[in-house]
Amino acid sequence: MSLPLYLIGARGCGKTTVGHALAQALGYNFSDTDHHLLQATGASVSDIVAAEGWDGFRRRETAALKAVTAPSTVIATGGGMVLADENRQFMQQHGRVIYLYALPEVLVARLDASPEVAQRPTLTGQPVAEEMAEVLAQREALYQLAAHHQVDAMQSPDEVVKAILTSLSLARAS
Ligand SMILES: Nc1ncnc2c1ncn2[C@@H]1O[C@H](COP(=O)(O)OP(=O)(O)OP(=O)(O)O)[C@@H](O)[C@H]1O
Ligand SMILES: O=C(O)C1=C[C@@H](O)[C@@H](O)[C@H](O)C1
Ligand SMILES: [Mg+2]
Repeated sequence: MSLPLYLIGARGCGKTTVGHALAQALGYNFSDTDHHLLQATGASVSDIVAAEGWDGFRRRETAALKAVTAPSTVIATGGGMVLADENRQFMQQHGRVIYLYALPEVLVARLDASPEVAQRPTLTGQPVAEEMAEVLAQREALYQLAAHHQVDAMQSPDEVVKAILTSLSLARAS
């Protein structure tokens, strides 16, 4: 059986979109921690945050990460999964971690086109562009710290999948 593949990165980098396509390309299962929480609780991210605050959401997110971890599975994580040391260590120890990197202006354009506010409630109360700058300043180093591989996510989803497969096979060959 093959190790799980964890996709990490900021809101809008394509973890869910690319994760589906990567799982298809590999014949793996696909899981998404945000979707898992929605299915398990019947509540959106907004609902959970309104009821339990971001601390409550983050606790549930850690449990979701463990629940969906399985062999031969591509796992799209939430954008804030790397905030907890526990989550970073868990992903590093249980599988391969792939950071989908994109410039803030690309991320903001994607989020403006598809805001999905129930699943992406504001983190800071600021407009999306300001929020993205602040969040990336806080998280960029954590994404890099957690990742075994970093891939340019500003290409088409199919090209991102190819880049991930190349990076994984290069790592296997070395
Ligand atoms: N490589 C890409 N090229 C163009 N558009 C993309 C690409 N990847 C994702 N998108 C678009 O960007 C939006 C956000 O993508 P997606 O939901 O996959 O991001 P995410 O990383 O899972 O975000 P979140 O952290 O909020 O779950 C979607 O509308 C999707 O169609
Ligand atoms: O970047 C974040 O902190 C988040 C990203 C989304 O995937 C969701 O997990 C939630 O909206 C929080
Ligand atoms: Mg997603």
